[in-house]
Amino acid sequence: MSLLKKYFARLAELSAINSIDVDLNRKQVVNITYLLSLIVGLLSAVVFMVNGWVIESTVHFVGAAVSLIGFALSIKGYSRTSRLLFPVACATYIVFCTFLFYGSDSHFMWLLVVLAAYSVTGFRVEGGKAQLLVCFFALVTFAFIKLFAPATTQYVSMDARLLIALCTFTASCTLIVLIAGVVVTKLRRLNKHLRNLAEVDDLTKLSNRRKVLAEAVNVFADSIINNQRCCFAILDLDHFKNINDRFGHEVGDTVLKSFARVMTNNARRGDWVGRYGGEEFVIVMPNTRIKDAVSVMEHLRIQIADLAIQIEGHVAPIHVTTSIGVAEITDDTARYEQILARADEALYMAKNNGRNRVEINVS
Ligand SMILES: Nc1nc2c(ncn2[C@@H]2O[C@H](COP(=O)(O)OP(=O)(O)OP(=O)(O)O)[C@@H](O)[C@H]2O)c(=O)[nH]1
Repeated sequence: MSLLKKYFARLAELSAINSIDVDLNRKQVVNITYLLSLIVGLLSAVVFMVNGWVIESTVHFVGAAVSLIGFALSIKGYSRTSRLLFPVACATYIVFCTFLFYGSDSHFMWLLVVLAAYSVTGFRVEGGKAQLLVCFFALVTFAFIKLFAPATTQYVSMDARLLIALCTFTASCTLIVLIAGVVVTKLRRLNKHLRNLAEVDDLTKLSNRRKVLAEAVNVFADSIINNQRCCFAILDLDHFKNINDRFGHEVGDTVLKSFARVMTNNARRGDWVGRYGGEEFVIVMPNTRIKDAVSVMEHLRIQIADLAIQIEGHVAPIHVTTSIGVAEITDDTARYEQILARADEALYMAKNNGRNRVEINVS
């Protein structure tokens, strides 16, 4: 079952993969609509065929073929044609079946409500006018059937009409729920993507400056409320400009990524690691005393000094060191920026005292 779901999802995402914009919903909804119509069309055709109802079976085979054409058009990129084809094909099919086989008492024409759900997502980009047009088209078709279709036909009994009404209701609900599900899932994914863009540093995949500072504010506020300690550390790669100058910017980027990886791997649970800018990084350590913060940073400094960064095309690995400044919240700290400023002063001391070291600011 899960394998089937996986393949269905893959098919639905055909030609929509890797596009995170609003288009994604639209393409997926169109693909799903055609796939479902194809499955329902084929199943119905087989059922009718088995029961010896040749005309009905043929109509459903034609419906399945049209669904397949719509799906093919959609994945080939004929987006507009494929989207327009569905309402027309769907309305024609409903009119045809109601007039010829089921009669309006079967309520089969209520299947037209799926066109409303379809129009909202399928014609989202075109906007209100196109959506209204599709809904209006569904309404006119509905009225046409109600006015002119025979109430009953010789083909279906009372029981069959009830069954058709139930199936129509179930199919409409399923399609609407499916479409809403796709939209919500995609919006959630889009939301996550946008949050990533706003909070994650593209190169190192660490939190960016905005995010890590936001966390610094939270940690600072929690520390005040809970009367706890917290420490901030600022890390700066030593002589990083030399690496760029000697090996090029790309190698510099690789070094930054390796450096970020070591920081992430060595961060304790609950610590926030982020890129402050350039080759400077911040670590926010909640509920931590300066003694423990220094020992964590000392361990990290050694890990970085021991790091051998292999670069393609270079025989010898690159080694880097880092200077680290650490500061702790004090009783008279009123704003989180004060801790950061003191950590920055400590970093300055670390640079002046020979680099590759951890310094603290206890003032
Ligand atoms: N490759 C790469 N380089 C960057 C990036 N961001 C900043 N840099 C470089 O980092 C270097 C920082 O140089 P400096 O501020 O002089 O510091 P430094 O050479 O590390 O020297 P000290 O900090 O004094 O040890 C500059 O050459 C910037 O161009 C980046 O994203 N990628």
